[in-house]
Amino acid sequence: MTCKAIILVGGPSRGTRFRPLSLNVPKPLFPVAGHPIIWHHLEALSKVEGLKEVMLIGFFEDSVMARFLDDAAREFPKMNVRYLREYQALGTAGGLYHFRDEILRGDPQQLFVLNADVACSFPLSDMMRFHNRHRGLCTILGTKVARENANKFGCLVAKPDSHEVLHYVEKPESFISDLISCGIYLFDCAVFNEMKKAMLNKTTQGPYQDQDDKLRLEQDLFGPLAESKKLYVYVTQEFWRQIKTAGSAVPANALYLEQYSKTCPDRLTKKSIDGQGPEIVGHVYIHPTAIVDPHSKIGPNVTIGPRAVIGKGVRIKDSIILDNAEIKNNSCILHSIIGWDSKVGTWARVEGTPTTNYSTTITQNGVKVQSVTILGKKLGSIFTSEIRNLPVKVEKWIVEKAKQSVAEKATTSEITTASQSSTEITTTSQSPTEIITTSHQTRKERKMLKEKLKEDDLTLQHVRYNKSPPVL
Ligand SMILES: Nc1nc2c(ncn2[C@@H]2O[C@H](COP(=O)(O)OP(=O)(O)O[C@H]3O[C@H](CO)[C@@H](O)[C@H](O)[C@@H]3O)[C@@H](O)[C@H]2O)c(=O)[nH]1
Repeated sequence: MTCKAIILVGGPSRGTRFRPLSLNVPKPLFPVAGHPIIWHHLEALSKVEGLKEVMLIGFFEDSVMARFLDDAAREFPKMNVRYLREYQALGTAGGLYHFRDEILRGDPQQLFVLNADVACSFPLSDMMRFHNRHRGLCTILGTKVARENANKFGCLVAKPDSHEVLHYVEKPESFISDLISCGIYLFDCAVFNEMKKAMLNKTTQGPYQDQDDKLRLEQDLFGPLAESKKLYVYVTQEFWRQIKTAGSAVPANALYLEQYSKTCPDRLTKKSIDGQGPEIVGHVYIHPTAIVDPHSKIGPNVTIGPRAVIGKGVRIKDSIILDNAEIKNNSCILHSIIGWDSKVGTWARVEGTPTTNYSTTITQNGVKVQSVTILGKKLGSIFTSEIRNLPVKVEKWIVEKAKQSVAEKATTSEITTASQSSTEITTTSQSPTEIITTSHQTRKERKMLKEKLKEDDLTLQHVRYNKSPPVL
């Protein structure tokens, strides 16, 4: 049975929730567990028997994908991987339909379609066996999520015994089912006839029925397929997670590192037996070109990218350190992403909070529920010092410095400690101009400072100090 695969990579107008990281690299190519997000898709596809061709479909410029394609050709020599560019966003089925001749060349029988923005164990061969047994036109990979998160996904109601999908509703307003679509599908190529029907349906219905001309798998195809009893769901018990926000790269990183520990433990950094290397806790990936001081403690769930430099006494946990970043002595990095070429000074503390569930919601009822700390790509120095009990002129200086820095390079950041003090400044994925702070200040002081910053459209929420203020 011959089979091809498509990865839906989207394009530059998407991925805004992945800022600031997507300002420097397209989201599908952001490195998680030492490799671009869609490299993990390719690795899984390379294990499917009979699969020789993978097409990335999206609306990025061709040049954006060029280097990745060269690397893929070297790393996955048995598969032909290429990029097909949509002239505009055509929707999740629109690109497939547009390139149907290209896809059907060579007469493949089956087609995997994978959303780019997921981390998954990709049980593709199991899906294929299931699909061949049930003989539907499409098998969706499904997983169960917490009831309160279900309506952020495509929801499925299926017969418990046959797994035939009875209803498919994309992001329903009220609860329908906790069984959701993972955005990973296996189609019989006959599905292109159904796409043609859906396309005709759309054009005959005209603009009053549907405001745009995109063709979507979720809204335009799965409903009719379920009605005609041609849609099945293969439910996985293994890991799956969306990668939507920049912060969600951190839990995705942890999942892939855990997978390495089971399937290819050699990729992980080993614990040092002779005490010559850094102290490694749990699953850690350190690129061979990174320099990590033997007196640092790294892990669990940490990836350190090429040419990063990690100083003495540094502690890193649940974080991604990107290429060329430098963490100076005695700093602590928790639940964070440190961007390319960023520099974190000595005794700094860069800290986010753990993300636990499938939700991509950042705030709930006005309270922040996810806050992985993100430093974008280098530049923009932000100096801080003890704010509590500081004279007004020093406070002003801090605010001025922060504003200047943000204005210079809103998307990037560098943390530098001022003389004796230890500081923490974080920018978030939500808004690169946000400086987060709390700490030794009294509530009143913090309120006053925030009010002041609000006037300038800059939010100061969090600064933490471990030592006495610097002499300014
Ligand atoms: N080529 C191309 N790709 C697209 C387009 N629109 C979206 N994509 C890609 O298609 C995938 C789905 O993106 P969204 O349209 O943003 O959907 P979603 O909110 O992620 O929901 C989808 O995935 C969930 C699982 O992660 C599903 O539960 C849900 O049903 C749906 O399929 C992403 O990889 C995105 O880059 C398009 O016009 N063209």
